[in-house]
Amino acid sequence: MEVVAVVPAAGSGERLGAGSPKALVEVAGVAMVTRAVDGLLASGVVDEVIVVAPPDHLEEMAAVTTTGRVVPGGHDRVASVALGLAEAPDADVVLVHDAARCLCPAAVVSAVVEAVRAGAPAVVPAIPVADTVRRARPEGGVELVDRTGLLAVQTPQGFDADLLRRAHAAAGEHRATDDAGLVEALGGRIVTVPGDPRAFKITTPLDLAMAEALVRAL
Ligand SMILES: Nc1ccn([C@@H]2O[C@H](COP(=O)(O)OP(=O)(O)OP(=O)(O)O)[C@@H](O)[C@H]2O)c(=O)n1
Ligand SMILES: C[C@](O)(CO)[C@H](O)COP(=O)(O)O
Repeated sequence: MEVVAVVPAAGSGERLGAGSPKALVEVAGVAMVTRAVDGLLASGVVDEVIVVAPPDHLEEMAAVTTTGRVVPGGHDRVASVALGLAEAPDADVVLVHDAARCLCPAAVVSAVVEAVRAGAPAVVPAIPVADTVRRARPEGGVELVDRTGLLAVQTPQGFDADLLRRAHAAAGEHRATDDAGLVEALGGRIVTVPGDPRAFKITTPLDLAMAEALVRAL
């Protein structure tokens, strides 16, 4: 079974505001994309990594991605994943892993692949929501949401490759925030495995500071 990881890394990182593509921003001296690729390969269950990069930063991305193949990305995450997926026609299992979740422990990667190998066609790591949750009402005010069973979904997400190809082919203009959402739109069932707080997505400058502190503390 060939396991290929697609790493969407083509975002600009507007909310981080670093002035360069987020995946190239360093966490304690190492680019996020390098950390993400190394983490995937450290699991020992990934055969190849395809990094989807901003089209105007391919060379810089290749310079810090020596163990993965770099291909140009698209205008949003769904488009970027689809372009990476097209580069893996022989894959049996595909992982999709945000470059921005670059501190994800290898054990989470292995758990996702193990669940797909065991027969689950779509697997996401997830952690229980720790905050009290309220929804803003369109008419104003907020209402309490029962958080029982609510999970925050992370990456890598793992898929039977043919199912993921069908989900992307059927997506059209539908924009799910993750790949499991596209599979679900086809009627597919999503299985969860335990995620890890260290797999948090670096989105804002505070997240970056927390990632730096985490690397230094480990
Ligand atoms: N056109 C895009 C947009 C996003 N991504 C990737 O999708 C992942 C999750 O997106 P997010 O963390 O929201 O990154 P950005 O879109 O770069 O962030 P922002 O919305 O702040 O610009 C990131 O690894 C990002 O590089 C991508 O490959 N192609
Ligand atoms: C894929 C993802 O990381 C799962 O939590 C998330 O949905 C990405 O969201 P964003 O809209 O790209 O920030």
